Amino acid sequence: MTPPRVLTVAGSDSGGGAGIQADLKTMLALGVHGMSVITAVTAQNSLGVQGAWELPVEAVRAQYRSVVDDIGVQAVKTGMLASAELVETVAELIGGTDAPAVVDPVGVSKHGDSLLAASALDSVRTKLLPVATVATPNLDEVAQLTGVRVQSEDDLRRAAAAVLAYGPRWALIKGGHLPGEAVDLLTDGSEEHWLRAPRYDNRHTHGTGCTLASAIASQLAKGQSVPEAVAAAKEYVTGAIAAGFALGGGIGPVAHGWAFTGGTPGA
Ligand SMILES: Nc1ncnc2c1ncn2[C@@H]1O[C@H](COP(=O)(O)OP(=O)(O)O)[C@@H](O)[C@H]1O
Ligand SMILES: Cc1ncc(COP(=O)(O)OP(=O)(O)O)c(N)n1
Repeated sequence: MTPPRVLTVAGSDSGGGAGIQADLKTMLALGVHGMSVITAVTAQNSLGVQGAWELPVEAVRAQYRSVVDDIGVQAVKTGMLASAELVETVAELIGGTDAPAVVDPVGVSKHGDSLLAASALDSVRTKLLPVATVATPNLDEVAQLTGVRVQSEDDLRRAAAAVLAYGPRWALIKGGHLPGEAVDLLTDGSEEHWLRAPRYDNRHTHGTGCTLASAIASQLAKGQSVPEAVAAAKEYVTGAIAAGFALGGGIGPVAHGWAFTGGTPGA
């Protein structure tokens, strides 16, 4: 039987914790066939991003067409898009594809390295967010894109309304950077779903955002509704964070294979 097919359009993380590598591992763990369009290559490890190189627009377009025109996709996920030109190209490609799109508007890595040019922010707002089925900004990305600064759980509603104003069908505001419980808000402006999980006091959380967005795309490809897909994805990323492990001298990755190993670290 052919498994559901999911496409990630994102940057490569040489350290294997985030980006394309995290996306494909998540897809494998969740039982879908993962495929990739690489937008940029980063030299990256547990200490940060040492270098980044964008691919030419025609290389991104060609990868996308190769996959979609022959193999087909049941869901698309976007991550690091680097420049305004790439954001606009990817928005146009997604807009012409009949599949749900999970847009993770990646701006800055956990180490503070910029993964998106400041000049691309307006293209994210006006071109990419309008074609998203679900947009999954973290709190820094919400602030960058909308100016809303979330300081407490109460501000999440205001943040979601500001993101929805740019046109995605659903906004998932990730409260992962707030103290206390790991609480996220999913809303389409009428329904509200609060997703709560214990906060794991584990510094090895590299790749949380990529993993969550890819898990949502994987569940959507299996035919789940957006609230079902987000709930299942939250469970998956929480398990991966709980089992996150040390690697290199800095922040280690979440454990994508946790479900295969009974939640033990290092999977
Ligand atoms: N220490 C933690 N324990 C449990 N869940 C967490 C923790 N840190 C982040 N999360 C959850 O991980 C997911 C990704 O959020 P976040 O880390 O904010 O994304 P990003 O990688 O884009 O900054 C969210 O569901 C968030 O609530
Ligand atoms: C190539 C690449 N893409 C995206 C990210 C950001 O990943 P994220 O899941 O938000 O994890 P952190 O970097 O915040 O740990 C990245 N670092 N590299």
